[in-house]
Amino acid sequence: MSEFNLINELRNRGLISHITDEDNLNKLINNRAISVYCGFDLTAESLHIGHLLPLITLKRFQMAGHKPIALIGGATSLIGDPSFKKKERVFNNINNISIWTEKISKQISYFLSVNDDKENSALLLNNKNWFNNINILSFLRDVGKYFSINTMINRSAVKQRIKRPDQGISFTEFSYNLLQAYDYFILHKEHKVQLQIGGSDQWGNISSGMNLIHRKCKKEVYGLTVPLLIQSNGIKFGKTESGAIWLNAKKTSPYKFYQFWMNIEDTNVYNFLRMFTFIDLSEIKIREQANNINNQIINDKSYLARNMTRLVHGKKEMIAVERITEFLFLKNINDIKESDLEQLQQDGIPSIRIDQIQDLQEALVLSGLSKSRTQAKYMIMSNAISINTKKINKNHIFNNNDKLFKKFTLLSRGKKNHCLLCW
Ligand SMILES: Nc1ncnc2c1ncn2[C@@H]1O[C@H](COP(=O)(O)OP(=O)(O)OP(=O)(O)O)[C@@H](O)[C@H]1O
Ligand SMILES: N[C@@H](Cc1ccc(O)cc1)C(=O)O
Repeated sequence: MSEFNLINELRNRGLISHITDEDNLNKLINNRAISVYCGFDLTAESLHIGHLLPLITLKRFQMAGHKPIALIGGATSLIGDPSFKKKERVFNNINNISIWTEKISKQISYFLSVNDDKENSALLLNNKNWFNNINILSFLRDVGKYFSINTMINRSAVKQRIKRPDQGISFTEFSYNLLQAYDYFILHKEHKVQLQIGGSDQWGNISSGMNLIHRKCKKEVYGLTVPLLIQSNGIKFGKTESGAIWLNAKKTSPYKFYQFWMNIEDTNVYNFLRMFTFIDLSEIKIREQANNINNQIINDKSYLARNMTRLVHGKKEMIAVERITEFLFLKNINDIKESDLEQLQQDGIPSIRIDQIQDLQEALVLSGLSKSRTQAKYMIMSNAISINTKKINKNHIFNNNDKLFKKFTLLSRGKKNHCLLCW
């Protein structure tokens, strides 16, 4: 292995929240390639950007020569991890879980190099393979005996639930910790896994697995967590008022995904460049120093947004986002494609369905760009309104020429307020 020190790199990128026995872990991973795992439960049909940090960290291990194992929680998803959750979860539907398995596996494979004939090619496993046939009596005797209830009820991940009788915690969720610990034990035994990573909310589950391996196998293994990113409003990073930012383009369009990064707080830009991208730390430092002098934050934010969009959706979608951005800045209509407008209709800008509409004033009112026909009239007269990027200075009766791809019209007030009319 090269001189490159992965633990230092992760630390400098702000990617370490907890780490066990750093000196020995450092020695181990600098001496030889190890297997490292991270688990993902199936709570929806797509991963969201909260999952990106552990996933990208797994990728960093692979890039440094180690073997990543992504564990799909086909079994654990049936139970639900209570870690830091305020309430008991509603059970996931069993049929959904098997459909989601395929979708999530595909997404993970997109990030990690799987089946590329290299020794450190990523492995995708599913914990239902060992939990489906497990016998409850054997589990309680062989695994349960190593867990102390006295310790478990004091774990910070479930303490708030135990202290709140109005919420409480079922035995089902309380047992989750044993299941994840058993996963680590199986992966250690069968795939020589020596490190588990996850978000910092996973620390309790990871520690339990390390203890189980220590007691059953008399071996030392390691754990590392990445910080759980929380926005200033207290909501987990990646979740918005209206929901999560998904990695699946059908659930969050690439344009909306790009906008999410463009709208992060300025104070996060360089931290996120370090944490989420593979851009060299020295380049990020130069950008940060230059920003302190020239206030180039908007350029660097767009650099982050472009990098993330390319990483998650690929180059073709990144180019589409650039076309859409130009279009919305009322600059270039010629290159716009039908699929670009479909992205805007999906979630990019406000849109309304229209059967028949008389004139521009009516459209402005219906779209909410204007409060009344009178206000609409003044807006048009003052040159504030455009149809498909072209300024309009008198009232207008819509016709087929206004319909891009026979079905879309972009109505704009200034350069920032848009509505897509969908005919
Ligand atoms: N904002 C975040 N920052 C860092 N890691 C995150 C973030 N959100 C989720 N993760 C990590 O992704 C993994 C899956 O998390 P989890 O299933 O709790 O996310 P979630 O889908 O947001 O959960 P929930 O639906 O319960 O809010 C965990 O390892 C978790 O630590
Ligand atoms: N508990 C993890 C998922 C997970 C499942 C099984 C494991 O072995 C590891 C991690 C989460 O909620 O995100």
